Amino acid sequence: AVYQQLNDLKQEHFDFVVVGGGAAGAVVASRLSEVKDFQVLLIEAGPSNEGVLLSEVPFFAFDIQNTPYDWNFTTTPQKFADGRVIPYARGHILGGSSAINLMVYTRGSLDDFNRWARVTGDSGWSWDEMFPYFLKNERFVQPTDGRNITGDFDPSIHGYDGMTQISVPNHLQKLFDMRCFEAADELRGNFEFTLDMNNGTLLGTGWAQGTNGGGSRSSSATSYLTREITRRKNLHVLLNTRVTRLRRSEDSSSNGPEFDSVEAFGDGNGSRIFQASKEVILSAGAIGSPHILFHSGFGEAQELQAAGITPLVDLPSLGKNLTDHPFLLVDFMAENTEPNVLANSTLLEDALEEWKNSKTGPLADIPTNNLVWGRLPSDSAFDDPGPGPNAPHWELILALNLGPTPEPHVTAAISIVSPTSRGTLTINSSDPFDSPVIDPAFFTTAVDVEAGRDAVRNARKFFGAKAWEGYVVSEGPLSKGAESDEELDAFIAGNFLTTWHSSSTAMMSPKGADYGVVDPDLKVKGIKGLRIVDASIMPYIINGHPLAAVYVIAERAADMIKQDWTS
Ligand SMILES: Cc1cc2nc3c(=O)[nH]c(=O)nc-3n(C[C@H](O)[C@H](O)[C@H](O)COP(=O)(O)OP(=O)(O)OC[C@H]3O[C@@H](n4cnc5c(N)ncnc54)[C@H](O)[C@@H]3O)c2cc1C
Repeated sequence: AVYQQLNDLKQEHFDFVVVGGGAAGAVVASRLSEVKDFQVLLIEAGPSNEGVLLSEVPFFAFDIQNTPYDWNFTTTPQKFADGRVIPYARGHILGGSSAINLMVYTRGSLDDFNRWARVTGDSGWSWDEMFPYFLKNERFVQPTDGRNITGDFDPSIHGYDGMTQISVPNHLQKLFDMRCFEAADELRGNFEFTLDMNNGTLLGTGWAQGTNGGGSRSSSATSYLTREITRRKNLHVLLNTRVTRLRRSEDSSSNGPEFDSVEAFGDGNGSRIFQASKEVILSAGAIGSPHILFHSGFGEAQELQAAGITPLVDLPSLGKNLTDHPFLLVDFMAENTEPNVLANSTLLEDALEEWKNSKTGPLADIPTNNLVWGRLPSDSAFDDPGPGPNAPHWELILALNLGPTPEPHVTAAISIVSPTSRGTLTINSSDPFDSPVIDPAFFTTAVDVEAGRDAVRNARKFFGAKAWEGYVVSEGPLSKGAESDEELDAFIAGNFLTTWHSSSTAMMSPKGADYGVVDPDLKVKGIKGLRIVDASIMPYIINGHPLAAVYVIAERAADMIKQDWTS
């Protein structure tokens, strides 16, 4: 059942308590409740996703930020940006960030997963062993415009019976999309056409695939927590309830979890304690999970004491390895005939009407149809910052009329996907309702800055191709004229944002290692009955959009947990 408020739920004891109903938590709770004997509680801080138009309509993806469905965090002043503070969205809704994100579906490269296997000593994290989980997660569907998509993707590598709906664009921007592929054919090299960027080699130019199906967003809530699933008698989904701390078991001799209780606060209606007899699973995300652990006494003793918290579990790596992809918009003014729906209220009304009637038209689409993935030149002075030759260093998310600028324009939204900068997540108060301190430390290594420059130069090369003659007119005013390294650095520093891909704050390391937060089976080191299952456990960030990786982490975790408790 789904409970809207803390006191609607009467039961207090469960086999599993899953904290955070985001991308990973929804998967874990859904899969564990397939075992009828397991009593599963899923606690989510945010409200239901049902009927939230800003989440359902793919093209409104940017508009849901800065609403109550977003935690509305900000970063610390960023050094490379001369102290600028960056808004840092995270989903605060059932489905978590999968219900507010931009829906670009990329699995990452085979090198990403093989590096995970290498650095954790667990071959189960390798590309080959994780591949079946991609298929288990995925339900590839046809786009709603009914066109023939032969040649737009590789049907042999997709899943058709899974949970999350994936599709290629639902609505073509004919003049724009065509030129993207003409430019790719003309330029080759980094821009070479790729039939399917989800085949393990994430390089070149191709059609974007999105976590949307039938013209609507497919989040972990719409796919793993359908009404049919939440009707299960053994699955309890508690909304609008924030977990503040884990509590140590009062019975240390018991066979149950060492931290067997969670303290939860409802929206304005008090607090309750819920208990797990088998495991507590933290899935509150790369920001939320460490935040709860700090307030429960996990972390580096001195840091905890400085915040007024009594240290209980020495875990110096917690929050230390925060990794994210910096983001930068490079605009080019264009003469095009395709309408800017978001900038014109009449067009927007018509488009919304069309979407409501048939789930077709521009609003059925995610904000990009085409992506380019490239690498630093092979003679670059820097060592490869990524996991191997199949992984990109930067991405150009190609978009038409992105954002509300009324003048026709095209955008290369750059994401630096192989960052070597490492930030921190910490706390500076003992009040769990205070926001954590988020410092992604963007662009604090020379190679990340070089990747930024290289991406801007490649964005210019792309939109400078002959294919854009008569369409792209000039570079936008913010980046125009920035040619030297120093000028480019000033443009980047003044304008970069986040791609919202925070990860690695509770990284996996080999069993027995004296660093890291969880073992390869995702159990918190040295603690019985506590796992972390979300983006925080990635030892390295995926060199692509991370949601698909989070889904397969959660699918594998659910299998591992089931196996531990049913065999
Ligand atoms: C704006 C935005 C755009 C993005 N675009 C893309 C994209 O296009 N493609 C892609 O692949 N990835 C994208 N991502 C990243 C992707 O969505 C995340 O990597 C993924 O959702 C992380 O999954 P998670 O389970 O770790 O955390 P989340 O999905 O964030 O889930 C965490 C959940 O825990 C809940 N929670 C947190 N703290 C508590 C607490 N104390 N008590 C109870 N509940 C709590 C949160 O409310 C949330 O529901 C984007 C993210 C954002 C925010």
